[in-house]
Amino acid sequence: MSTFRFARCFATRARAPRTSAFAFSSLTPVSTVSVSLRNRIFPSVSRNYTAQTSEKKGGSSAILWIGAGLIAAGAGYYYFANPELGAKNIVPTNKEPDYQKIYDQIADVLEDNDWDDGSWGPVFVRLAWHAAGTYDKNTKTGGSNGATMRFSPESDHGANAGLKAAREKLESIKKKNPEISYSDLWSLAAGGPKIPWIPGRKDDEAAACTPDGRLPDASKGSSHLRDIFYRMGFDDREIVVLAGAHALGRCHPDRSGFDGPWTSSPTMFTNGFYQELLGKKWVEKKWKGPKQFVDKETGELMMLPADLSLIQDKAFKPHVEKYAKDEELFFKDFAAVFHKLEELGVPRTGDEKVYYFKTKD
Ligand code: HEM
Repeated sequence: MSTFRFARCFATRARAPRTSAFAFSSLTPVSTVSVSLRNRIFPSVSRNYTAQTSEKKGGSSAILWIGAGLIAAGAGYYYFANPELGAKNIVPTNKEPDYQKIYDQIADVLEDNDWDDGSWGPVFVRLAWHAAGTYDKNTKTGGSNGATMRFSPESDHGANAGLKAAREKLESIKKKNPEISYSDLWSLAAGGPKIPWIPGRKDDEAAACTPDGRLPDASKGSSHLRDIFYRMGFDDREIVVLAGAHALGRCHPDRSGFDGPWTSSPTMFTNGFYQELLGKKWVEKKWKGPKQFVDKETGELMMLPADLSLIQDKAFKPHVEKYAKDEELFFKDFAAVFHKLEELGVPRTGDEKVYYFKTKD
């Protein structure tokens, strides 16, 4: 049994050997897998995110990628939803990639004791989002197509700090599957079993790099968020839905300059971001770093100024309240809006095959 480096600010937990190759395979001892996963996954049971008090509860024992929570919200798995349709001639090789196989290979590299809270999942989600979030609906530039973050200057944009490691981590998958484009690979790496996914993104050249400043600035508030996300084609509700991804992962002083996780279970996809936002008292962190907020009680969780603007803004706040109360609704809406994000800038005919992946367990 190895030590689970859970989080800098949370208790160290014992980690059991993997029982499954999929992203959210349990890290708890095998005997407790079914119970803990059920409790964590099914909203109607006791899985829902529990905002932590100073008396810490277990936090996450499951590694996730974004669909892990979503899988729980509904019924069974769907696999190759439209097997009769083919994604024809959209990948520039003769070989049709086996996306389920690639999906499984990504699942196999997610868990890693030497990375953050034990999972590459959150940073893969951030990579896919930063690739897609450059989209400009007016000029139809940027977006999930292209994978231009491989090139300077986009790779050097401040917002993309720290994503080189995620891109490099996915290189081993690309090497094994040269037929998948980088842009499909990055998008697939954020995926989950309940998020519909369509292949066919094509990589572009360095000349297609988007200008700096298209991704949100965390130190700014709601009007900035609207400028950025309206440009991509999202509305207020969708902005709030997408921000719920901050249930996952953490900020790093050597990447964004900010520090800390938003929730006490940063490798699990939950509605915890909204619950923490509403449930805790947030005070400005006293430090030399950029302005951010920490929870008054423990100082261990954080919020960005942009996050807090979601409850300071009258139009955003009702959505935060709605998703804090109803995790199932959040999962359902998130799957749709994240799919929309992943489709930005990708030319489609409308008859592409839609994939829903099955997990290994
Ligand atoms: C609403 C505007 C947003 C702002 C201002 C923002 C800002 C940030 C910042 C500053 C970080 C910390 C990066 C680091 O230091 O490693 C971060 C991390 C993250 N963001 Fe966002 N973000 C936004 C929206 C989103 C969206 C739409 C998604 C996905 C749908 C997302 C997913 C993530 C994830 C998963 C992480 C954690 C990465 C890790 O643990 O390495 N964010 N975000």
